[in-house]
Amino acid sequence: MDKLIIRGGRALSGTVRVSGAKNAALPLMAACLLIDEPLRLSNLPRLADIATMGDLLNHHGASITLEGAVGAEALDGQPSGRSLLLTARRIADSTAPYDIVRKMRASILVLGPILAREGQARVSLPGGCAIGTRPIDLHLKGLKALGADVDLSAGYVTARAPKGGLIGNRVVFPKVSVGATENLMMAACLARGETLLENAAREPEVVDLGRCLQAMGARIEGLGTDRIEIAGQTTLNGADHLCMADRIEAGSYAVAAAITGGDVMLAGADPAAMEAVITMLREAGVGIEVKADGLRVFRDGPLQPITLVTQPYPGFPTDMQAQMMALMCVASGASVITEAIFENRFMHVQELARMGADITANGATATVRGVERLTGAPVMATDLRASMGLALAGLAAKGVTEVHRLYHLDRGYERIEEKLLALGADVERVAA
Ligand SMILES: CC(=O)N[C@H]1[C@@H](OP(=O)(O)OP(=O)(O)OC[C@H]2O[C@@H](n3ccc(=O)[nH]c3=O)[C@H](O)[C@@H]2O)O[C@H](CO)[C@@H](O)[C@@H]1O
Ligand SMILES: C=C(OP(=O)(O)O)C(=O)O
Repeated sequence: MDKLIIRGGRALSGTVRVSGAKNAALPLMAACLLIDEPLRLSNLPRLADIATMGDLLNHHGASITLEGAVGAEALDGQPSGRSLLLTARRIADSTAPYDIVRKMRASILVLGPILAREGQARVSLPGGCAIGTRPIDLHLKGLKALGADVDLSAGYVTARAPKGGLIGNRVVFPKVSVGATENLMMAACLARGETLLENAAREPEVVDLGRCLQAMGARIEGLGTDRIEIAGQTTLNGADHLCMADRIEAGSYAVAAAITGGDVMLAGADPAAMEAVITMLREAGVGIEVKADGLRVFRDGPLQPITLVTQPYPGFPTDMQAQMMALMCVASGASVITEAIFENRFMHVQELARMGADITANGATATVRGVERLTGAPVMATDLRASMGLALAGLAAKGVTEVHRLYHLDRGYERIEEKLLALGADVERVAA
């Protein structure tokens, strides 16, 4: 198990290229199961989760060919990610087994496509995880509305479409869910008739998936709104699609610049997808300039405290909450941060406290009183963004911080130590 050793205190500067978005790439990859023709996806990040999704798709019978492996050398305005050709000529096995699903909750995204194409699918229940219980009831209710018969037993969900396939319908989500919207959108593309998704997720990753489905011939309207209409078709075709830039990775490096009092260019960042984060950083006194190829983020004054509540898009993303909390640990005043999406997403609080942060968490709300300086410590977190929050705190802290369980960061941050090193951070990955 690798760990990241950070000697804090260096102001970061230079350019970092933003990778393709993990949370867009995973559903995009699952979409290959809808078609028997090749789907070419470019700008995919090199991450553990992408490999896990690749394993799952292989298991279902898809072949995956690596077409280009452009690495750190391509920091010249071109997408730095990889291009994969995914081809699911047939679904060899319609069961997503526990051994793969337990590694990654996003595995549930194969349910909609396989059910729609094969008429039946069996997926291991993903279970809870560090940040909350994360049920899949909304996915299942939606699929039932399209006529599926759903059975839960022995840790698996088995879904069967009616004879002749899924049937389009109106689905009203009682709560906004990114994954349920994506699963339903994919399933509805191959359903008979029209589907209307109401209170749908508006996240840019949902829009990216929708655009890819459109390139595959799907008829979808209302992307980016909470009302998505899909006219089902019997088949879709192969397509080429460029995965969007990772707004959460970009936001995390923006915090790295801010917390170290640095000046960093986030090449390839999409400001349109990051409005809530940009607004909050500006409120905190961080300088942000929108440039032709991304964002310049810098700080030369004190950090101001903020009041933040996580919300579905276009609100402030829960996936940036831990990083923002790390930043507020060194602001001049008290910030109030409320986590309104996941019930257990404050695991970083205790670890930040070990670095000298002054935080009181009460239910879903944490009060963060800024301190002059954090101090390095060995820390570990139980999820991806909490780990990033600790790494960011370590960049600003006095002394040495060791972030253990680096595999969490490797799920969502491509070549993290290389990128930080290039910005002048003193970081090192060591095998623990
Ligand atoms: C791979 C991926 O894209 N992951 C993102 C996705 O996760 P994911 O798609 O799992 O998150 P959801 O948007 O579904 O979850 C939002 C809320 O709805 C609840 N819920 C969800 C489904 C369901 O069937 N029933 C239910 O109650 C969840 O417990 C949570 O409280 O969106 C989250 C919210 O932006 C992000 O934090 C994750 O990084
Ligand atoms: C929670 C996250 O991912 P996942 O939904 O894959 O667990 C995340 O990206 O922060």
